[in-house]
Amino acid sequence: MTVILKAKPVIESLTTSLTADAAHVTATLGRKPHLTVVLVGDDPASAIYVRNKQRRAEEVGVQSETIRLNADVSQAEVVAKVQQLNADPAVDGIIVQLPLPNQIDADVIINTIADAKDVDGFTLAATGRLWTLPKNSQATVGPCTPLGIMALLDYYGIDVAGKNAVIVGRSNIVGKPMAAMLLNRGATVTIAHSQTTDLKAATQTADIIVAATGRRNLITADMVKPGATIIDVGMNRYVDAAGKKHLTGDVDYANVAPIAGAITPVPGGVGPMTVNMLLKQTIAAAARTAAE
Ligand SMILES: Nc1nc(=O)c2c([nH]1)NC[C@@H]1CN(c3ccc(C(=O)N[C@@H](CCC(=O)O)C(=O)O)cc3)C=[N+]21
Repeated sequence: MTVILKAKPVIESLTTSLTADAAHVTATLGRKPHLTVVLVGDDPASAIYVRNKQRRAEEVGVQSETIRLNADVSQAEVVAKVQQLNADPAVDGIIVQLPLPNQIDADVIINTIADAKDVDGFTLAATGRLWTLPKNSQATVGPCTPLGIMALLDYYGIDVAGKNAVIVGRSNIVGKPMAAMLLNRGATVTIAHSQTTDLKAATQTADIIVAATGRRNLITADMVKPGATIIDVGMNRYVDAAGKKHLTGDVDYANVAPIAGAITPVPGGVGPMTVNMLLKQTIAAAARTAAE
């Protein structure tokens, strides 16, 4: 029987600790942990993320605020906004939603975020810290999506040590940090991408596939070794022939699920885990301020 790696029970088990940690910080600081999200223009995946963050933040006792900027805002204006948030003692965590419009250099914006407030784990400092963790470290630092995937694997008792992990996608948000985390925990890691000449040959050897490309149905049943663990990070929206809207991942779920050992659903798999890791890191940032 295929194990469906649903986020729901993991999140339920996290609620107690997130709520208690947030309450503890609130008592010490005299205010709730505070997350500020900067959203420039309108990207559909970002809109889903913003909505779900807001809802979950309220549930666990985090104050979440979204600053919306026009799609034609200048880079200097976004830098100035981030600097203002860096200097604001009432803000514990800052995230600038990606992607950003073309006139803005995302690297410049991300690296303007103060290290202590970088709850996305995207800055150069956070990246260096992730890639230099001691071998087999259980430390949880880094970007929220791969952190959430590790938490999901741990909850369902899927050990990665010695496994062949094939990640499809080489983004700074998912593919690359996912490789660092799996490698750190003892997996043998391959990062495949759009220029990989034989993707199927790579995925067929995988005990664990992490698909993070944004291409619907990229991973088909013939690419999957029976019993493999399938992690679907895709967040693709499409409208079917009958005009019905769907949210779907990068995996041909209907045909892959029957042969997989375990598989994440979309929605209800990786996405909600990302949201919870973001709140966890926000509470941790506030707790560091409280301890000062
Ligand atoms: N700086 C930055 N950091 C990010 O981590 C980041 C970003 N920018 N930009 C956008 C992408 C996308 N992303 C999502 C996270 C969770 C869901 C999520 O909660 N998904 C639900 C959707 C359910 C629904 O509401 O339909 C699920 O999969 O079940 C979606 C999308 C984070 N991203």
